[in-house]
Order: sequence, then structure tokens, then C-alpha cells
Amino acid sequence: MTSLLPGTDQVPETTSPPLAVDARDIRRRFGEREILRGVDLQVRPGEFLALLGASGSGKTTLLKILGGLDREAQGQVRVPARVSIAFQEPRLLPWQRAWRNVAFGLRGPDVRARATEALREVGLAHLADQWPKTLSGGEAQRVALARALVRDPDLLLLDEPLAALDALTRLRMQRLIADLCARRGLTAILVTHDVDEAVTLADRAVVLREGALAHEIPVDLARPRDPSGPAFGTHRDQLLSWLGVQDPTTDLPEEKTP
Ligand SMILES: Nc1ncnc2c1ncn2[C@@H]1O[C@H](COP(=O)(O)OP(=O)(O)OP(=O)(O)O)[C@@H](O)[C@H]1O
Repeated sequence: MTSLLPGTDQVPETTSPPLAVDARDIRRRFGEREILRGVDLQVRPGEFLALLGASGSGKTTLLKILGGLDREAQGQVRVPARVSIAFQEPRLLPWQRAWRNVAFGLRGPDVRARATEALREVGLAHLADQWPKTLSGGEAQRVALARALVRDPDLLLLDEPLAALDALTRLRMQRLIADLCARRGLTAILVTHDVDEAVTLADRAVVLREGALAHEIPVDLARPRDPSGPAFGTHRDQLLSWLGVQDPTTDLPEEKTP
């Protein structure tokens, strides 16, 4: 475990079960605007956490802090040594073939084999030699996922990686991410705007609001989850109401009697 923020203190060891992520009193301001005002977040090893919140609430800001990409935040952060991040856009280098994008930054004689294995895990070994411009949106996103996995992370940070995909590809990718995380026992934090995606994938969902984690709900549903089931619906409605999205049925005009 490492403390990422240079201006922060190490969290003392405790005797309680080890945490994969232990973030305390995270604060971040941009000029006059205080975006994060004291976020506390603890994630257990192997847990899949969904992070929701209105646009501009600071989800990406928080994820970047956890990923060590923001050196100006205040607070205490402990995360595993190996953390990978995947963003909404695949961010592939257009002049590198798929496998080289996956292997980017790796060293050693076996990088091609490792990249190919990661591509196989996301079902794309056959496209290893393709150029990024020849890949579909879903394929490019899977290459980005392989690039995150090839580093053998203990923590996977996903910033709306499926937001730009069509509905069908998105469902397939959700299944792929769920399988990969379960198989590897990965700890994952997924930023998403999609409440159904959160309930489908997460062990727990938290809502960021006014600079802090204002709500959380465990999602103790058997997998694979059925979005048409009543328990799924209860979780969905709870999250929607926390996000300030009204249940559309409550707005319906009263039925007129003939
Ligand atoms: N580098 C920066 N400089 C100034 N303001 C920033 C910077 N990065 C983020 N912000 C501001 O901080 C706020 C939170 O941004 P952030 O991207 O974390 O929100 P978000 O919850 O991920 O939003 P969305 O759901 O729309 O992606 C926004 O108002 C944004 O404009």
C-alpha cells in the first residue's frame, strides 16, 4: 500500500480487515471552487464499487486523486501499488498497432506475449495487429481495457468507460467487466451515470453530492442480475431519488373517469 498525495499523512495501520482503498478527508479546490470537501471512502479487496453523482459533482476528480494523477489534492489516500485507469475515450495511440497500445510502457522480452494474453482476455487476440482506426468503438474500448489489465492491477479505476458505446455493446462490455473482475478478484471503482449499470455490476453504490459521499447502498443481489426483477428496481429507484431524478410515474396526471 502506498500513500499517493505528497502533502498528506500516512493512515496508521489498524487491526480491522485490510482495505484495498482507504481515502480520508479528501479535499480538492479549483480556484475559489471547492469541488471535494472531505470525501471518505473505504473499499474492501475484491469489492466492486459504483460511484455516481450529478455532472460536475467531482467523480472524475476523485478518481484521478485515487489514481495518483492529481498532486494538488489534500487528504489521505492509501491504494494498492498497482492501479490502472480506463477512461471514457480509449485514448489509443493511432500510430501503434493494437498490441503495441496494450504493451505501451511495458518492458521485457515477453511484452508481446503479455499484450496478446490481455487481448485474449477481452476477446480480441485476433485483432492484435490492427491499427486503432480500423477498430470499432467497442473494440477500441476493449483494447483500452486490455491495456489496463496487462499491468496486472490490484485496483481498476473505470471512468465511464462504456458511456460512448451503443446499448448492445455496452451490455456485452458490462458482462465482460463483471467476468474479468470476478475471475481476477479485482477491486474496482466504476464512475457511471447509468444507474442500471451500477446496479448490474456493483457490490455497493455510492453517490457523490456537494463534495462528499452523501449516500451509499449495498447491492446484495445474486448474479447475473435481472434488471426486470423487483429487487433490482428497488435499488434503481433509491439511486435515482438520491440523484434527484424523480420517478416518472409520480408525475403522471390522474386518470380521468369517463
Ligand atoms: N483542472 C481543472 N480546473 C478547473 N476546474 C476543474 C478542473 N477539473 C475539474 N474541474 C471542475 O470540477 C468540477 C468537477 O469536475 P469532474 O470532472 O470531477 O466532474 P464529474 O462529476 O466527473 O462530471 P461529469 O459527470 O460531467 O463527467 C467541474 O465543475 C469541473 O469544471
